[in-house]
Amino acid sequence: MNTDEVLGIFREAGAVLEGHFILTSGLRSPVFLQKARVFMHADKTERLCKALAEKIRAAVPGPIDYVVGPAIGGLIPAYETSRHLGAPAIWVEREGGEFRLRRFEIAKGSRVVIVEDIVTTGLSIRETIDCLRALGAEVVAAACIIDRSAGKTDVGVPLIALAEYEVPAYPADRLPPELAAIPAVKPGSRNI
Ligand SMILES: O=P(O)(O)OC[C@H]1O[C@H](OP(=O)(O)OP(=O)(O)O)[C@H](O)[C@@H]1O
Ligand SMILES: O=C(O)c1cc(=O)[nH]c(=O)[nH]1
Ligand SMILES: [Mg+2]
Repeated sequence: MNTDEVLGIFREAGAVLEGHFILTSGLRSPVFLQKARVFMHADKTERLCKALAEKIRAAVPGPIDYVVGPAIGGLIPAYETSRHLGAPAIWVEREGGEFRLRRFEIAKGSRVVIVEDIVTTGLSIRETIDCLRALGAEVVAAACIIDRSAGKTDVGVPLIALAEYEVPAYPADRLPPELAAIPAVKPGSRNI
């Protein structure tokens, strides 16, 4: 599946929003990919995640013990991708602001692949890697449906993206005037 097909699915679902958005990194952007409007459709989610699972299988030699989704956005794509990889899906969720594996135990040396929805700066994936490595897991790769950095983000492990779609994002004190004129909204779950 190529980037145009992935974006076609997002557009069909009404998931490509325009306005003034505060991203999880604090950056501001005129475009927000509201993945929840895609993941509400099982057929669309299945098509995307089956293709992502095939890309992961081709890139990751050896066994995968767990697929890990960073909540909330990573929950559904990690679960659906895990179904096609034949590995169990678990998740990290925020406790006091930090990602924790609150509901599961994994053996030291477990080989895990992180599956995210969207990557912008890679911050959320790096936080997930820190949490998993502290538990003794081996993070063999990270994957996402759309990489908004278009390959520029370095998360410290191979990043497998189903699509790369570069979208502008600005520090809050360097907004273009047309963006500054629109009231900002923060759709994500960090800090709420
Ligand atoms: O690469 P980054 O700069 O970290 O941005 C991408 C992250 O932002 C979103 O999560 P968010 O914290 O907004 O909450 P959500 O998972 O509930 O949507 C998205 O789900 C990714 O996890
Ligand atoms: O960077 C983010 O926080 C972000 C961007 C985006 O397009 N979609 C999303 O869910 N999060
Ligand atoms: Mg998220």
